[in-house]
Amino acid sequence: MTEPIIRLKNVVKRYDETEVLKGIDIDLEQGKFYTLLGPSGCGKTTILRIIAGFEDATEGDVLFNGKRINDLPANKRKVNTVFQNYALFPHMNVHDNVSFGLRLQKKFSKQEIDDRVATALNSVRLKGYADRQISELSGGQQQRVAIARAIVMNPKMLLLDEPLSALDAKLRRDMQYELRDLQQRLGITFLFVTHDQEEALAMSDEIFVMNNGNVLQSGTPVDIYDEPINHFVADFIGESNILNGTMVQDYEVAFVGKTFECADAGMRPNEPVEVVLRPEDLDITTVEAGKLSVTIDSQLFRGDYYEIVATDDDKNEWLVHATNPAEEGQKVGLTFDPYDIHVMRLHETEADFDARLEKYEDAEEEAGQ
Ligand SMILES: Nc1ncnc2c1ncn2[C@@H]1O[C@H](COP(=O)(O)OP(=O)(O)OP(=O)(O)O)[C@@H](O)[C@H]1O
Repeated sequence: MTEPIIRLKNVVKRYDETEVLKGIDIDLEQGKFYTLLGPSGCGKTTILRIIAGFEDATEGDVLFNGKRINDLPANKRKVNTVFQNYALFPHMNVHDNVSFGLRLQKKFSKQEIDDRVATALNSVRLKGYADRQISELSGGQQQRVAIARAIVMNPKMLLLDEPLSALDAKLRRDMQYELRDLQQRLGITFLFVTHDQEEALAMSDEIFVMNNGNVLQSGTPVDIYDEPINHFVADFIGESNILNGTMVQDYEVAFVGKTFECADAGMRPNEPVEVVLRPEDLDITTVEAGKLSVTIDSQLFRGDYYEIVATDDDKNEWLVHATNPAEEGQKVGLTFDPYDIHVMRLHETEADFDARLEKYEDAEEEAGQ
């Protein structure tokens, strides 16, 4: 692994008695798109502020290219922030907003400043907008000015605090593409904060899922979606059916009173577990052909699928995404592939989970040889 550009080592943040970050360890590599994802108040913004230098860590180290920067003032750090409310100067035009940081440094000629502003505005598709007043711009355009103002400083890293939250759904989606594209063109590291799980899945190379001052799980969007480490992550990312169960033995899990083949291993025999089945991994069939039977309660047409709510004989509720409509009150069967069952231990740390997964993958490989 290459040396991370930013490393947080056991970072704790306390305000008086309240611990809002409880020992954060994260590594951010050069040129990747990272996202901090979690509910309101979990500590995402505090992490950004500590990296930017607006806030001190109470304990722990902040390293930039291997060097401790805890005591380096914000304006000496090679990171720039794009704030949620953009924080533009309303009385200045676009050029003066974007060039503000450069002018403050007093080391660039007017020509250099103009050239860099032009390049930054080009990057965010605002060529020709330099003389416009901020009040004459749409929300999406103001957002781009805020980004241009950050990238004009040639940062090694851009911190983005919920930058799309003020935009309407369509514009937000467009800006997701644009930001991702911009990150790839510039090749600098982005650390993006959001509480929107769809946004995090769509944009990131790697996601840190946070709750309550802790990072619960980190990984690619696919890893986190397919292999959530615990109930919180499974519930927060995407939609899921989560059931209590028992791991009978390797590759065999019991839930809703039946035993099913699965692809999980490495737990104690008869260990209590939770089982995750995603709504899109369930298929509706006849009662006879189903692995379990349910009664259809309700359904909603969602454009490209039907969202169906059903109840089994034990009164567990099931969410199913189906291509065809069902009939309310009808009894049907549900089927699923053994590989689509995801089993979670009740109190497994991310490190233990990774170790177990590795062992299990090695065993699979050996078995395959
Ligand atoms: N200056 C402060 N003094 C005391 N508590 C603070 C201070 N700043 C933040 N907090 C608390 O720290 C916790 C984490 O806040 P933070 O802003 O990092 O959360 P967040 O995950 O970014 O939330 P949101 O998505 O709502 O912005 C919150 O409970 C907040 O009330």
